[in-house]
Amino acid sequence: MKTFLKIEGLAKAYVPERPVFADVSFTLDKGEFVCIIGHSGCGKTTILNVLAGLDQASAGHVFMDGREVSGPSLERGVVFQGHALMPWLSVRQNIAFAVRSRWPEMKAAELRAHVERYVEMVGLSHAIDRKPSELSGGMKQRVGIARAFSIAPKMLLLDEPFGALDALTRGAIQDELMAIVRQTQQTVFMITHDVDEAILLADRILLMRNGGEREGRYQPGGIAEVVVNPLPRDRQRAGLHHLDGYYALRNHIVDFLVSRAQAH
Ligand SMILES: Nc1ncnc2c1ncn2[C@@H]1O[C@H](COP(=O)(O)OP(=O)(O)OP(=O)(O)O)[C@@H](O)[C@H]1O
Repeated sequence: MKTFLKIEGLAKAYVPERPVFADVSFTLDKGEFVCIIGHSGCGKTTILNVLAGLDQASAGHVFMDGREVSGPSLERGVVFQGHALMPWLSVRQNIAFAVRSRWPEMKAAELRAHVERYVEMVGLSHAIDRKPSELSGGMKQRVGIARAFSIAPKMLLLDEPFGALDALTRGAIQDELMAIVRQTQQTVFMITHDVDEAILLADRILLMRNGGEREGRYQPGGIAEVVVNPLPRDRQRAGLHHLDGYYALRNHIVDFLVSRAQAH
């Protein structure tokens, strides 16, 4: 495995003496799926935005493929909870827009085939000419995922992409995402609040604690622990709870969230 993303000593402070988090360092190997889990406000979205080049850290560095990240780039695909589709464009046009930004020289026939391939990948061929307002929340989220993959990013950054979906839709899209990621060997960094989602998808899970008063003084938030997922990589959602090690892993993460993640 080769280190692909390197985060060194990242900190973010809105108030200088009380940084939201500090000393955040971790790496992602190529093709690895890493989830970050922690309570609201610990700084997960801020970290993701810094990795995306959409926000600046107060200290520290991010290197992707050996180069420092200093701004947004089509080398990183980002999927937010609020899918951010252009409402006046159809599914096809939304994705074509992104593909054209990435490869302005692409010929019309190739562009068409490329877009259709990614729409098919997320099972939306039947809805390709519909506008976002004619799609369900789950379908819109699928378009967001297809769009992110369609530009062949070196890395995918997902900020709770399934947070707003009902359990059934969420499960179906998790399965789809997992299949696509395995097939494309995509490197992924994902924020989730859902312990089972992290256990299903992630190779490693970063447990993040909130900043707060500990032992009489303010301590910034940060990565408290990195948990390696011991379950077999070909795990399926339906059989997850039958696997050896599942409950131990789940209990460990839940215990962290209940008793260690926040200052008391
Ligand atoms: N512009 C800002 N000015 C001041 N504080 C901010 C600003 N943006 C974010 N914060 C604070 O930084 C902290 C981290 O926010 P962030 O959105 O990264 O947390 P999060 O872990 O992603 O939370 P959630 O799970 O609720 O999305 C929060 O306490 C938030 O109030």
